[in-house]
Amino acid sequence: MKTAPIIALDFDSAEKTFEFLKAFEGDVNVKVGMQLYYKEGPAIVARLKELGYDIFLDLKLHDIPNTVQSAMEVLAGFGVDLINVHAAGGKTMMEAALEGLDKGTTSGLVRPSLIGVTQLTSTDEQQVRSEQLIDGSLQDSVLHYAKLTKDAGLDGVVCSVHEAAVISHVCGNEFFKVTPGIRLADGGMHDQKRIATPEEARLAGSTHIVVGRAITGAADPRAAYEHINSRWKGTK
Ligand SMILES: O=C(O)c1cc(=O)[nH]c(=O)n1[C@@H]1O[C@H](COP(=O)(O)O)[C@@H](O)[C@H]1O
Repeated sequence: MKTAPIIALDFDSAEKTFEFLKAFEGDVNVKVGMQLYYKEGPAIVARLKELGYDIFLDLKLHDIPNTVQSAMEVLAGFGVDLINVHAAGGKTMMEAALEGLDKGTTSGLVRPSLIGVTQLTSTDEQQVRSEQLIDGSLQDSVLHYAKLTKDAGLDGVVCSVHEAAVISHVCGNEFFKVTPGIRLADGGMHDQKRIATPEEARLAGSTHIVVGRAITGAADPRAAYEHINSRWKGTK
């Protein structure tokens, strides 16, 4: 997947998605999440692929190993670039996911990179303790999931910018640190808890940033994208 910002296409229809994408050539990365996928199905992925976008299929699989493996075998046939599971599903589930992807990557296809979601960026320290009953810190939990994900053979994790540096230190610079929760200094947090700016993401060693509402909700989405991209790349 290119290192350009990944735009979260959190729209409720293909029509709105392609209206939005009129301002963007195939040189941007896009993310298809649950809302758009559940509405439009595999056809939306096929259309985006035809238009040349690099695609992150964000379905966050989390089920018993056999179910995840079978699902991944199907999803591998879509030809996307990046796909994810919840690391909380466990090492065996993540290994099964990888096996499914390998099996489904038939000739002519490239296996998508597979990443594990550690702790959602909408989760904070207090929730980790009171709802998940984890004794350690949120950062310890994220790092634990990152190590488990690496041990399972995956290509990286989804984490917040705040954990990117320590994950690089332990799991290596090449290990993907895909970081959502990106906001401009004057942007609203919405439902996110662990947010950071594109500059902070670059300095912390994120390998990719995922940006939704800061672009899709802007009056001029193309201008917002360029602004975020220049800060992410450090050219401005
Ligand atoms: O896996 C993800 O993409 C993801 C993981 C996570 O921990 N936090 C998170 O926000 N996301 C996704 O990243 C996007 C962030 O959207 P915005 O908050 O609008 O920028 C959404 O589509 C989320 O589903």
